Amino acid sequence: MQTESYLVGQIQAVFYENPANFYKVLLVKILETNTAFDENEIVVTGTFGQIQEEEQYRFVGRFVTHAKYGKQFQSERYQQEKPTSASGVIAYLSSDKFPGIGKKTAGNIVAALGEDAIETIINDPESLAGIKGLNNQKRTLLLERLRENYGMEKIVVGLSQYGFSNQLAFAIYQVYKADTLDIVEENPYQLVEDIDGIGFKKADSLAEQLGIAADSPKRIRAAILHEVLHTALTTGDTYLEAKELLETALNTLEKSRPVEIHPDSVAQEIISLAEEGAIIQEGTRLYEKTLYFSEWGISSSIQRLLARKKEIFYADEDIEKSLRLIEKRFGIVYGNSQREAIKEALKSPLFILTGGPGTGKTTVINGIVSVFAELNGLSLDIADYTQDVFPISLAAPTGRAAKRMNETTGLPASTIHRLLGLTGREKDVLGETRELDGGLLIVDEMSMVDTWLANTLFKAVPTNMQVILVGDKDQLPSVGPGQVFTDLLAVADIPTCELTEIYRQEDGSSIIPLAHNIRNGQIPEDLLVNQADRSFIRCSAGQVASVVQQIVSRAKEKGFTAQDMQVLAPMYRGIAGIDALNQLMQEILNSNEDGRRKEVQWLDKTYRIGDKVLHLVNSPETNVFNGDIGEITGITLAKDTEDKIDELTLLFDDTEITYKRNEWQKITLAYCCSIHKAQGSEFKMVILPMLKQYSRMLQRKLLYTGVTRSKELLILIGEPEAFAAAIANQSINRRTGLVEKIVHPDRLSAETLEQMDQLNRKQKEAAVSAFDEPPSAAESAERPSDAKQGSLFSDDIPSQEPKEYRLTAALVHAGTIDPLIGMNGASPYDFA
Ligand SMILES: Nc1ncnc2c1ncn2[C@@H]1O[C@H](COP(=O)(O)OP(=O)(O)OP(=O)(O)O)[C@@H](O)[C@H]1O
Repeated sequence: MQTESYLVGQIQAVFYENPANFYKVLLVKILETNTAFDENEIVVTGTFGQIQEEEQYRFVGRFVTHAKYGKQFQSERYQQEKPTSASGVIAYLSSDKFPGIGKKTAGNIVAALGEDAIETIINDPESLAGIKGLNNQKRTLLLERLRENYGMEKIVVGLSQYGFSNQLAFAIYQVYKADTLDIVEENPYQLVEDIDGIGFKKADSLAEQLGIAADSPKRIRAAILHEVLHTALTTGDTYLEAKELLETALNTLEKSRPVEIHPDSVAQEIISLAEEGAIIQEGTRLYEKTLYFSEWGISSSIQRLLARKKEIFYADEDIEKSLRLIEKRFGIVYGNSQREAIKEALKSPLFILTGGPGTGKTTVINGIVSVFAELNGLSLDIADYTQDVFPISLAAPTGRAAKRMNETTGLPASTIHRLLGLTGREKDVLGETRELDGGLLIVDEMSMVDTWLANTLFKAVPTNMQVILVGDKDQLPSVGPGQVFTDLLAVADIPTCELTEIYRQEDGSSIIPLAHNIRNGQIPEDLLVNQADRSFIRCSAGQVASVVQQIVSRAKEKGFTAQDMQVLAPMYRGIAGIDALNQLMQEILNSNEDGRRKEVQWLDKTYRIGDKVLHLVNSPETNVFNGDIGEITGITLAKDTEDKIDELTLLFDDTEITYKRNEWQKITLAYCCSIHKAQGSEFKMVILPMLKQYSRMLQRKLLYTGVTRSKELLILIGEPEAFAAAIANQSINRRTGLVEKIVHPDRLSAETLEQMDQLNRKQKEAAVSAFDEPPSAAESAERPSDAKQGSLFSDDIPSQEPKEYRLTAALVHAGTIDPLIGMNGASPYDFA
């Protein structure tokens, strides 16, 4: 193992400090180092709390050479080397950080309390009593500042002793403030839930240092809670079978520390957590809490909306009349199913429209909007709504999809997050949002909406608003857990219409018929035959890179820009993986041949102005979303920025944002991206490799989604057998409990309702209004409640057996579980 470079030194001066992020530039006199550096002084940079001049610190990090300032030491971690000296404390307390305290009073403090004065004051504020020169006001101020500054430093130093980098330590401090060390030391696993960037493994290694035993219930519970959410996020299922949770938690525990854990202990903690309601049991299924309540929340909202089903919104003849008018105005004749869809949508409180590409979904949306406006005597000119809210809300899950909706309808459209006023950082996914305004809501690309967002969205819909959900049921499900669109389509009570007739075929497109073949599971005879807008280049895995290189170079010569063409690959690694293809395409489309262009390194990537980049997370506050594609428009090197951190300026559609180096994990190169990430986006030209080695990813929905991203040109490359395998492999649906909850709203127990109530009063009102009256406690006592229904491991054992026996039986079975169980369907994340 490489030894870490360190240096111990005395602070000569603080050259620069940025109070916003604790970045500092220090001049340090070197007293000791394990490096070959032989000068007396060095500039040390990094993220530090309160640094006292004259004091000694130990810095761990590495030497770097700055273009302008030469050799510097970049500190990863630091700690105060020596106990504070009397003169150091006096200098510190009399500094301008403590207004009103001069050298004399500071001297009095040290005289009374000694060199450990700071520690003593923080631990026992009463120790300041009677010290000359300190009135009450000064005492309070001194204490406050010390807690703020010295307290933070102590905490950050404390955390760095556990191996946290300063940056992470500050992130932790920002969340817990003065309670940081107490929380970390009491329950390090809490960090997994509260701090981005800390997973179970990291928290577990900290717990090990703190002496938390491998078989401690605290540790086991943390692993279970982690797995119940983590598995939902990776498989997309909203629940796990109890046996699977046992298996996967056991696996996580034993992978993190090589200590065998008795499955019995895990089973016992699963049962306790379920009894306490920290995870929710439904038969033998176990849910992460917010997913369970979100499913019930959606169910309640749907009941609430459907309660108006018998209401007559508009008379048939009025709709017909308006439809004829609109047909005349637009010079269009709606097909029969399109007509029916428009009529049914306007007559229903909730309606679902689905269909493949080119079947007229947008045409029907426009029809619905126009007839709705006609029937209600509304203007569709946004200029007429300077005072009032526009009465129709159009929304989509991503910025790109919302923009497309705006372009195709000519009406204002926004992301769902914007519509709901969400920042995307909400910790409480069941929390309140504002209620929507207006009479009609149309949501496009609904297949991309996950269980959490669907719950929040439906909850915000007032009962008198008609809702129309539009999507393509054959596309990939949402990135987050659930498959709300597919599930809602399976509920017989919700009026739906599937458009099947292809209207765009007339323009000679062969991509759309191909897409329809794929969704029907048919391998078209002309798959390998080149068409005007589609071609197939047969090649092996080893040839993919060179084929992509040729296609991209040729397309570039023909005037295609980087934004026009998109390579969609299913996997990240390997010679035909996303990372390798990105590098290759960057060299063709945005190279730095003469080495004169400004560029910055980030891990294994290089960024230059003009690079096509992909946004990897949702940032509703800047209206940029996971999957949005933009361009680098500016690079400002550290030496030219105020806080000495490199910056990238990025343009996503009309939004320009600047990210400092510590935020660059939010983006990546986008010349090639995964099909999952391309959901909701369309491109002029799509290059789509498929290889047998992608085996796990060869699925119909994935290929279908990839193919339908292409608007004008589609180039399939790879092995025909891989395409055939993908078409033949009908994707497995995710496991959710949503349909059952919608179909059997009566199963919502008083207990669940009570818990939902605690989480959200408003949600309860919605749930209650769905029924004539809430189930009484007596009723729910008769009915087995969700949390106590059946035995967790009831598959294995007769329920009348004593508990001990049941657990033992569960253990016997646990060892036989296929570890791949639960990994059904495509992973919503791009695991490769
Ligand atoms: N009844 C119709 N008569 C004539 N043309 C139609 C009709 N319906 C749709 N079209 C045309 O067919 C094409 C596809 O329709 P539209 O864009 O509405 O489909 P879509 O399902 O939204 O497609 P995609 O999902 O690919 O965007 C459009 O050019 C549209 O004008």
